[in-house]
Amino acid sequence: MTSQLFSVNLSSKANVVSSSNEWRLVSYSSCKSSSRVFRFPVLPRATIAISTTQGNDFLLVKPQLVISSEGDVRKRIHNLKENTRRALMTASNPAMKLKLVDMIQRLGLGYIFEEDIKIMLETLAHGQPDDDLYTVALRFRILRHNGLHPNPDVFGAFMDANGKFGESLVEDTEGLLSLYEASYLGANGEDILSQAKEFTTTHLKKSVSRFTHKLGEQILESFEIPRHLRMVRLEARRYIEEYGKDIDHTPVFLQLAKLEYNQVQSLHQMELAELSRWWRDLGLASKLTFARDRPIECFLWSVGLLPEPKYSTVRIELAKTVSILLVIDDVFDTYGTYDDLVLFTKAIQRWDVDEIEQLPEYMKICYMALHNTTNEICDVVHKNHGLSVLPYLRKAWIDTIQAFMVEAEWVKRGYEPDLKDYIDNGITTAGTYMALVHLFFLMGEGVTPKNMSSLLHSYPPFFTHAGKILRLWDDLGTSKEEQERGDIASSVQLLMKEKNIKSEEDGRKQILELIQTSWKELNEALVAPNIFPFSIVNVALNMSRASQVVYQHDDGNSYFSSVDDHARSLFFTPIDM
Ligand SMILES: CC(C)=CCC/C(C)=C/COP(=O)(O)OP(=O)(O)O
Repeated sequence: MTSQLFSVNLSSKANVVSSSNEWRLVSYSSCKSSSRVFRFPVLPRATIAISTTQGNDFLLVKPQLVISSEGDVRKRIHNLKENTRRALMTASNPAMKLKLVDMIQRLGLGYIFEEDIKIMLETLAHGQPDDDLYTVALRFRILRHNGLHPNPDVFGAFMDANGKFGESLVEDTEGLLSLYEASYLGANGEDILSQAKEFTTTHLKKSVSRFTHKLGEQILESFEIPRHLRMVRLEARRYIEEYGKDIDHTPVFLQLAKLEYNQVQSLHQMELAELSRWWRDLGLASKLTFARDRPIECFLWSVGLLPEPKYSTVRIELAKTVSILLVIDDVFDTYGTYDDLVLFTKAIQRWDVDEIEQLPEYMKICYMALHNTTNEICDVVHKNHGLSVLPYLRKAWIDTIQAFMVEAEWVKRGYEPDLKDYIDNGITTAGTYMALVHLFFLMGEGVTPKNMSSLLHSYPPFFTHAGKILRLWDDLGTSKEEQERGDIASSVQLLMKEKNIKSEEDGRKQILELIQTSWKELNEALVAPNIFPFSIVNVALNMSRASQVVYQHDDGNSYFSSVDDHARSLFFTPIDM
């Protein structure tokens, strides 16, 4: 049992039912979808009905969660951390150390031991001549995942005289699985890793009947979605459950992972309350009834991109920008007339509040929300990092809105762009550059005059590759409804037309292949020299991971649940201790 405290300030409009030790809070908003019930297995028990996709009024109840400040819990966490650190430092051999790092990061605890892991990995960068395939591949994956630069030539030792992975490896299932996972960190041009992916996929599939129960499940999990592509908090939640069922688990790690998970969840709840307060005060949702009202979905993006507790302010500010982006997207996609959109784009380009008089009232509201929020974010960046960033944030927004206008022009002229032009523009309209530029400054890590000024001329390629994955997942997730609404053809339709593909299923398969290729391009940022720090590269990787989570839904599969289900599990359901 955690010692979290939970209390709810009920707004007058909320509908509350209480029974025995349970609170039931039913959203009263215009929500049309069936209400969802959230359970809090902490004292007092509570259930909250929410929908993230239709109205978020329930957030106005301002949950007031208190991160445990009780001395004994704090002390317990401190002791568990010290014991875990000791285990990490005293592990008997390099292979054991690598396994521990992997497990700790998978349990969502990596940020606690960030410095220890960094120092340790530097000492583990070189393997031993007799290392087996499992260890070599694990080392490669862990090093690259943590921003170090292992050379894929290490896999040459497992190839035969013809430069192919040897048949002698096919019996080593654990080694194959480790190599399969490592292959997903391959960059463009690293053919050895492409070969590794093909070889391990073929052999792991073929020998599926020989697997033990545990290994079989691990392989299926990896096939479902490899580790490199998993969103951190979602994976922590899932793996904590799996690890707890393993009879060989170490209770200290498990207890720490559960306590930390719940503590961080409480922090996220407070951030969500802060975000909802801002959103209500901004009044966009109440004044512009056509616009999407989805702070929780926006916050899911924030947690996907920045899972570490230290980025609390950054998460809130990012969610604000995405909330405004969704409204502007709705203005362009569904509500604004062409002439209004031209005026709006011009007003944004001039970035001058004196210019908004000629705008219709709903656009003035939008414009002022964007203006004020951008100024507020500039103040936050200046206060926290001493940087003046208005020109950079303004440029990112102007680029975004100009890209929306390009789409509006295409629709007006009945013009169908080719796939490349569509994707290039769609990367910008998905908010890629806007979000990553804001994050780079809000995080304030590794900012130099050189990388800063480069953003005024062009965006780094890893922004673009991550944005391509975002755009393609977005189209896979929403293209049907957008087609029904009469939006421009999305990447699925354009690709089908260009390649003369008749079935939508085949078209979607090819989009998935494009996503795989983009991952290889994105992985180049883990390998090539970069004027940007690893922290922002990691955020771009996280953006691509989160895109799949937000847009891929598959009934009956918990990893690919709906946004509502993810929000329920990540933000409102603590893990039972
Ligand atoms: C962290 C970031 C950058 C999040 C961006 C979220 C996003 C893609 C919004 C546009 O959604 P949409 O599906 O309505 O877009 P469109 O109409 O452009 O397809």
